[in-house]
Amino acid sequence: MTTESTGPEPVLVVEDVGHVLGGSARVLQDVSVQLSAGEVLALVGRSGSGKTTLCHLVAGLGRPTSGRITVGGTDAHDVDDWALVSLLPQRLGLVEELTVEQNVLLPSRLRGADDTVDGALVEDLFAALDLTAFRDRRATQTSLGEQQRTALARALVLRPALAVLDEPTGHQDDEHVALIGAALDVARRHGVAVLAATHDERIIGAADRVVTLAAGRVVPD
Ligand SMILES: Nc1ncnc2c1ncn2[C@@H]1O[C@H](COP(=O)(O)OP(=O)(O)OP(=O)(O)O)[C@@H](O)[C@H]1O
Repeated sequence: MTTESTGPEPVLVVEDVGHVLGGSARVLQDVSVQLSAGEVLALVGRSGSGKTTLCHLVAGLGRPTSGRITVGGTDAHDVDDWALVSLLPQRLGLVEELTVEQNVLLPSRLRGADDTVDGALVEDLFAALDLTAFRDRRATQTSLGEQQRTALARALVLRPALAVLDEPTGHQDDEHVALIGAALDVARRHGVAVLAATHDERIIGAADRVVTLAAGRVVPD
C-alpha cells in the first residue's frame, strides 16, 4: 500500500477520514494516509475525486465529519501556524497591494518574525522558481504562472513541517513545470513534507509516493 509512510515518525496522520459536504454529499470515505518529514506525496485522481477537499481538511480548513487528521500530533483544525502547515490554494490568495517578495515573506511578517527567515532558503526559492526578476513588482502585475510560483514560495518560506499544494502546476506551461519540481527538491532538502494534489505526470514522477483517490476513497495498489 502506498498509504503507509515508510519514514520514522509521521508528520501527517490521516486516519479513517470521512467527510460530507453541503449537508448530504459524501466526498471522502475511509481515507487513511501518512506522511513523513522530507517526503513528497502526490495525491491523484479524477476531477471530483476529493483531492481538494482532503487538502483543505489537512490544512485545517474545516474538520472532517468522521475520523482524525493530525499534523505533528496536533489536530489539523487547531493548527494556526504556517511554520507547521502551509497551503498553496488553487485560487492562490496573494495580497494584491504587495510585491512578489512581500507576498513571499508575508507568513513571516504575520508571525512578527521577520528576522527569523532563512535568507539562503529565500534565495534558493527565488532562484528555483525563477522569480528574481519580478521580486519588486506588484503580484498583480505578473502572469498567473508567476503568481502561482509566488504563492508556492510563500508556502515554503517558513520551512513548514508540512506544505499542502493544491494543483501546484495548474497555471504553469510545460517549460515551467520543471521549476515546480526544483522547488519540491528545495522542500525535500529542508525536510518539508509535501502533500501535492496533482494531475501532472511530471510531478507524479518526482514524488516519493502516490495515493490515488476515486470517488472519495483511496484506491489500493
Ligand atoms: N460545497 C460543496 N457542497 C457539496 N459538494 C461539494 C462541495 N464542494 C465540492 N463538492 C463535491 O465534492 C466532490 C469532491 O470535490 P473536490 O474539489 O475535492 O475534488 P477534486 O478531486 O479536487 O477535483 P478537481 O481535480 O476538479 O479539483 C465533488 O463531487 C464536488 O462536486
